[in-house]
Amino acid sequence: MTRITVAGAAGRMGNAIIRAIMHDGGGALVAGLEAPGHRSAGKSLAEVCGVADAPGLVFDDIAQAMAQSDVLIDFTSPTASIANLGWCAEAGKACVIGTTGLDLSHDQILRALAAKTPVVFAPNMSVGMNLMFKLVGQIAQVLGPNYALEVMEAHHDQKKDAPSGTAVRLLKELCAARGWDYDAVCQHGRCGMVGARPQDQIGVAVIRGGDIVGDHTVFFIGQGERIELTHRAHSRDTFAGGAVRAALWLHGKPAGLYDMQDVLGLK
Ligand SMILES: NC(=O)C1=CN([C@@H]2O[C@H](COP(=O)(O)OP(=O)(O)OC[C@H]3O[C@@H](n4cnc5c(N)ncnc54)[C@H](OP(=O)(O)O)[C@@H]3O)[C@@H](O)[C@H]2O)C=CC1
Ligand SMILES: O=C(O)C1=N[C@H](C(=O)O)C[C@H](O)C1
Repeated sequence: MTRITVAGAAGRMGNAIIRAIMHDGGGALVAGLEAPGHRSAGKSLAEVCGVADAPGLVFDDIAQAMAQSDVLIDFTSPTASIANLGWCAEAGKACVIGTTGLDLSHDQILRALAAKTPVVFAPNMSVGMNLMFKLVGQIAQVLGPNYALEVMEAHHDQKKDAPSGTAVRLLKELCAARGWDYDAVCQHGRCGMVGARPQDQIGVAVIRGGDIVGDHTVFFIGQGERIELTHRAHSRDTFAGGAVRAALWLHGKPAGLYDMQDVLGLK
């Protein structure tokens, strides 16, 4: 049985992942991890997550949190995820990372560390969105260059990064399909006398508010018609189930960087 520690255990995704491990079965919950000195350190996971039957404690030290674990599931912050992965790489422990908002330097470090230990890194762990990652490039190719591409995402008011990691990935899939450079074509918002829309542009709109779990729409806009492909997450349980599935899949795999397309067999 794959033994799992959850980093960011007291957070929104940490809670959902702990519920998924406890109620969906398949893995064994060992411990939670929070930052050094965190208010939850030393408390039971049951208390911190409100899951009555959850075993284990929340630690603020990764060595203690991982002592009995095979895999770390980490939905925290970019700096925390990279630091936690650094520890896992040295200790030879597998790591599933769902954190978004990583910059280029985080990305480079992550790739170097994944050469030492198995890592699943994905901005969205839901089955539906991973299918959408595959479809958007195909649709863009079939429709051709006369269809404008635009991306819109909406999330809750506590989200720190924008655009979402999922939107960034959708944009990269669209750019790959068109042979475009991401930084050159992505237009983040429009304001003022922006002029006519160039053909080689992808507009990106970001909405924040309330308790929206995560909505993403890709628009394919032609003359006389348009396609809007939308994914709406109804609950964080869809991401949490994917993260646990990834942890079970990853345990025992060779060192390397994998994503949910590997886990779901969509490659
Ligand atoms: N890939 C996917 O499918 C999904 C990805 N995400 C991403 O996951 C990340 C977390 O989202 P969410 O759960 O909503 O955020 P939260 O802020 O609710 O949770 C993050 C948790 O990580 C904790 N944390 C911070 N630093 C450390 C550290 N060094 N070690 C351990 N824990 C730490 C935070 O503690 P505190 O706040 O008390 O400092 C908090 O409890 C975001 O990047 C989000 O975009 C979200 C949903 C799905
Ligand atoms: O922060 C969130 O909540 C989410 N983050 C991920 C992202 O940035 O794409 C995935 C999901 O949309 C929820």
